[in-house]
Amino acid sequence: MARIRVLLTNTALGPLDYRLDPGIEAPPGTLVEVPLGPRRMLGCVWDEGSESAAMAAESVGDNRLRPIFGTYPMPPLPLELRRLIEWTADYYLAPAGAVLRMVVPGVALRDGGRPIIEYRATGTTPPRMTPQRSEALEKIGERQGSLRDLADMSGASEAVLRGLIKAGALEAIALSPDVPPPLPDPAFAPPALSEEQAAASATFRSAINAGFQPFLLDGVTGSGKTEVYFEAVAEAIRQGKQSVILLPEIALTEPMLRRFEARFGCAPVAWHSGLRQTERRANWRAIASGEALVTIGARSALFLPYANLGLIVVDEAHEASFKQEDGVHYHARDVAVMRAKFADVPIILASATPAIESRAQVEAGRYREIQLPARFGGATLPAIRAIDLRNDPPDRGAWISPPLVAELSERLERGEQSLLFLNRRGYAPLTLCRTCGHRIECPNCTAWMVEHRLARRLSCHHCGHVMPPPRLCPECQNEDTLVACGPGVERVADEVKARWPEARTAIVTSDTLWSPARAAEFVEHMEAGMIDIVIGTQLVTKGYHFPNLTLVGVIDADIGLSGGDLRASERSFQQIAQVAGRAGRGDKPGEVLIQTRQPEAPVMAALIAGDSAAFYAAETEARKDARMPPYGRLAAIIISSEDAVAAERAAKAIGAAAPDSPDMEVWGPVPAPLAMLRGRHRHRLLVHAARNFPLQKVMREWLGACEWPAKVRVAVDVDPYSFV
Ligand SMILES: Nc1ncnc2c1ncn2[C@@H]1O[C@H](COP(=O)(O)OP(=O)(O)OP(=O)(O)O)[C@@H](O)[C@H]1O
Ligand SMILES: [Zn+2]
Repeated sequence: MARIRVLLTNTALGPLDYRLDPGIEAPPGTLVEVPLGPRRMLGCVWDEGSESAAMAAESVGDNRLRPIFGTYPMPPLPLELRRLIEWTADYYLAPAGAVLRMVVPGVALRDGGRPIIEYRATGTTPPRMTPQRSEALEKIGERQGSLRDLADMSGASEAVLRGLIKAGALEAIALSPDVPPPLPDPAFAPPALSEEQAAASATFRSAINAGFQPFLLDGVTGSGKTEVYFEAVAEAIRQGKQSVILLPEIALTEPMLRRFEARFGCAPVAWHSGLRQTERRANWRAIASGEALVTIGARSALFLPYANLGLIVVDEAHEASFKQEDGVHYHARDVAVMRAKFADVPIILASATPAIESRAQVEAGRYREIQLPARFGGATLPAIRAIDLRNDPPDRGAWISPPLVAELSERLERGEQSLLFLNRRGYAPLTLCRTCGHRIECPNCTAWMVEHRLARRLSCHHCGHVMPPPRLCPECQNEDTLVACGPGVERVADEVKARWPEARTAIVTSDTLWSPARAAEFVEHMEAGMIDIVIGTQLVTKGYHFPNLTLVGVIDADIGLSGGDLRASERSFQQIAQVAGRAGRGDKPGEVLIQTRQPEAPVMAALIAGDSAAFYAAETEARKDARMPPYGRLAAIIISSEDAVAAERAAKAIGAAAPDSPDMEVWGPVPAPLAMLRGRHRHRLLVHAARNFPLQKVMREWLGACEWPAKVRVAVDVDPYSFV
């Protein structure tokens, strides 16, 4: 009798052994369906003798083995991907089953023989229109999808949607099963490269099919990094190999898809959370079969089962949103490098403001740096100037200082576009009672409720809790005493409209650009010159190319510095440099005005002087001195429970059990700065160790020896980016 080890897509279980009956072939990597108690589960056959700590399993006697139900007719997950799953689980102290679930989402294996039913709006107004119905129809718009997709898109329940189907406002359509994706053509529209670009792309092209090699593509904003790495993609296509391009945000995929189409004649395969179930299934299969030659996607695209991977690109590689902050706390940039290593292929990390971690790898000789020091086509980098808010304060109740007002007026007169950057969604971050001083907080989180005036509600940016704006102060019951404090983008937009009623404005945040279609529409309007002033959050700081945009104003450059975590200065520098990089990308020169109360801070000084080298050198030195990442290691342990006492008790017990080592310090436990999140009380421990310390092994043993009640959750965050 044969015995196989199977990893299930179940986060609570380690691998289990099953019986393989004679006549069934199931080599490692085979996807199988197995019994688990009364249920049928998806799993993957694993290698015997795996050395991964996450794959350790208890053996059961032959007599207790249950047979598998059967195998899926799919190519087995390749060895390199199984190694990646093990590495990710081991490195991030995560259950291997949770990683497997990212590789094989349930929908991937759904039977495709039957036609798939999707729904779309008919344009008929239902006889009975409720607010839920009209909101659902508005959010669905022209899109179509399964009931589940439409529920996700619209936030409406499936019951509301069924009502709309009955009322004739939504109709069913049957879709034919999978069609293979079109083949991108490397010769479709190749650009004429500048000398520097040509040299860089030649280096990348010769790296295809020449083994593992990590590159840092360090090019100023507008230097043509995309064009250059597209040439590497073109070479991979010529050789019949697959490429994957990772982007930090879904909003960026839409412009990228269009750019790709202009260069290669057809759209690539997309992978992100906005896909419909049918698309998800079809794209996964095309990737697994090798038919999808180019995939563009969010961080999760990293874990897909590429049959014949030839190249990985991580664009805007410095972005913190590559770090996943729940479930498996992985950093897609770092896992991407490991994937390239296991697959033995090149990887390009592209950024105008590379992370200190990536620069350190260049310094250590592990990554090869390719520079593009100038903008393409004679465009110059914008001039950056600080406005000292202590000398040039905005009017009372306003946020735009007189010098910035003057520049904006000038741009409007000249018919050029401007961008105001403020990294705060909504109207105001705080609502306060003038009489009693009460601040409106989220009932589930240690956070203020943020006013969203356009949507007429207060909302918690941590848990999504919403409430109508109260008329009475919830504390002192006085009427009309609540006031909005501080600016959000909506408030700045109001100020713009009040000052320049004729200006055409657009607010760009995740609230307004919540779908790829909305993002595409925004780009179209900008390109057609239908917008004069954009007011946006970090969503507009990167990736976009608007030649007629010549002025960028940073409303509050000091916001990011106040957090004070390890990367606060670096992040501020990157964000402001990126948003500054949107100015003057065409023929006309760009100008950037930074409103700040501390123009002498090193970050501001470096930005104004255009001296990123000095800034990075000083930051790097400070990290080295403090033995902070990448010159030391950090891991956080977050203990949470709805039961405050249980959370604190478990945190103390874990802290008390910390092993003693001269190479490791344990800070805490302390109540987390975000002491309550989604109704759970939170405590944190931070572990600091030397670079070569076997952190995972020590932590695995430490936590493995601790016990806590089921109502307590313990999350480990290796290489944390968030400290709240
Ligand atoms: N060789 C070229 N031929 C034609 N157009 C080019 C060329 N190189 C760059 N461009 C154009 O210049 C603009 C900027 O290029 P691209 O977006 O690739 O820069 P980037 O380095 O990725 O910028 P950022 O980091 O700011 O996003 C784009 O519109 C691009 O199409
Ligand atoms: Zn909340």
